[in-house]
Amino acid sequence: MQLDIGNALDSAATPGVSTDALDRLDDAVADAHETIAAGMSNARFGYASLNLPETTSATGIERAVDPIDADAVLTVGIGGSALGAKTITAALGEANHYLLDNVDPEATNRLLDALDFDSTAINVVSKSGTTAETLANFLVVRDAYEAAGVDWTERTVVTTGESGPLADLAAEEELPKLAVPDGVPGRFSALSAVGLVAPAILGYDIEAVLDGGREARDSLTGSIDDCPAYAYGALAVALERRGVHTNAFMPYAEALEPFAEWFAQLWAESLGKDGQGQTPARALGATDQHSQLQLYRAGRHDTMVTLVHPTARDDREIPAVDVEGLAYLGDATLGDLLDAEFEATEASLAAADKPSIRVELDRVDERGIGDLLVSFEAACIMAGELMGVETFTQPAVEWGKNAARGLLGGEETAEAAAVRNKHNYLIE
Ligand SMILES: O=P(O)(O)OC[C@H]1O[C@](O)(CO)[C@@H](O)[C@@H]1O
Repeated sequence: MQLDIGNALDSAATPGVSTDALDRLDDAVADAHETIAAGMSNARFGYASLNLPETTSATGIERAVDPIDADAVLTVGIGGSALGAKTITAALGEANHYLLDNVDPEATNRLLDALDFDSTAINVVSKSGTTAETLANFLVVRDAYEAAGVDWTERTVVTTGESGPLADLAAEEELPKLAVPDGVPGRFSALSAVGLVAPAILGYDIEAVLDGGREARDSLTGSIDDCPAYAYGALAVALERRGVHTNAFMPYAEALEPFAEWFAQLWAESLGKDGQGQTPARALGATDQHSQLQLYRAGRHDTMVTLVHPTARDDREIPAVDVEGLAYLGDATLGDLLDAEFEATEASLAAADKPSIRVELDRVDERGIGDLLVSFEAACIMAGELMGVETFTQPAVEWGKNAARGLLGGEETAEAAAVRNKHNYLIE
């Protein structure tokens, strides 16, 4: 990936980052890079994620899924156990990868009614093996396959930790089981079996995804001048310190829409700590120029926009039309129009004195998505180092889990009691 930070500097935006501040930032990045590099070489928790392009075996994953003959995949997982896989298959234009990453009964009924179980593999993913939503959904799916007389054991692969209910079930049913690598938090695990089983079942070149990841990893140097990943992380932190608390993440490719969702989890769950952290807002170019851009141009000066732009893509002619005011379209392609919209939106933000960062990649393909995923993981790790937060855990999510377990009749929890004693002020 390439970066253009021109519109995030104080010569172009308010707030913006001065070149002096960039120099000071570069010293901090050099120090942080040493910590990250040491963490990678010692495979320390979290930092080990950046080793995945090396440590993940594509052939091992392909061998494990080889017995499964399917032309669609249903991934049962949530958060980091779903978004990485979805990001990769969507980037490759796959339409037959479905997610069960919520517990909405109506949506689940609609999805299960629409699926052809015979040709749909079940990809169950949970690092902890205890996530209520994933286990509940898996029990529902298993039951639906059995009710339809379809053997789910021949179509299921499990990716989970060494122990836990899911690991036990996989052993009991002798299901193909892959491990969530040690030392890798869920949201940083896309380039492991967690994110690669689904594309492998669907026949994509997962080695090429790892190649893209290697490229990104090999680009990590101790200076923002030649390391786009670190430059992105450092700039985002510098802007947050200047009051930029929202990061609108806007890819100009439909195939990258799930990537914006993946980024939202990465950025929020990693950096939302100690009263710090930017709020990631998901947007899509050019669509959300017609819904959110008004705010990003004319709202408070507390938002940066990350514009992700593939420079090469398949295209489609816009038919010529002899109508006044429309002829200009007939001489272009949809890709030309999208590029013009992209350039215009970037310039419109600068004209409104609003910071943006341009992220460019050649093409949205196996290598491209591998590069993007590892680059933004490295950007996030760098941001966490500069912010001084614990990047790799997510303690704040446990309160809600304890409350839900208590409310559902699991062990009584203080959190569940707090829910029952909540303050009511009804307005009807
Ligand atoms: O893979 P698991 O353990 O099921 O967790 C799913 C997701 O839930 C979280 O733990 C948050 O609740 C995320 O960090 C994680 O990606």
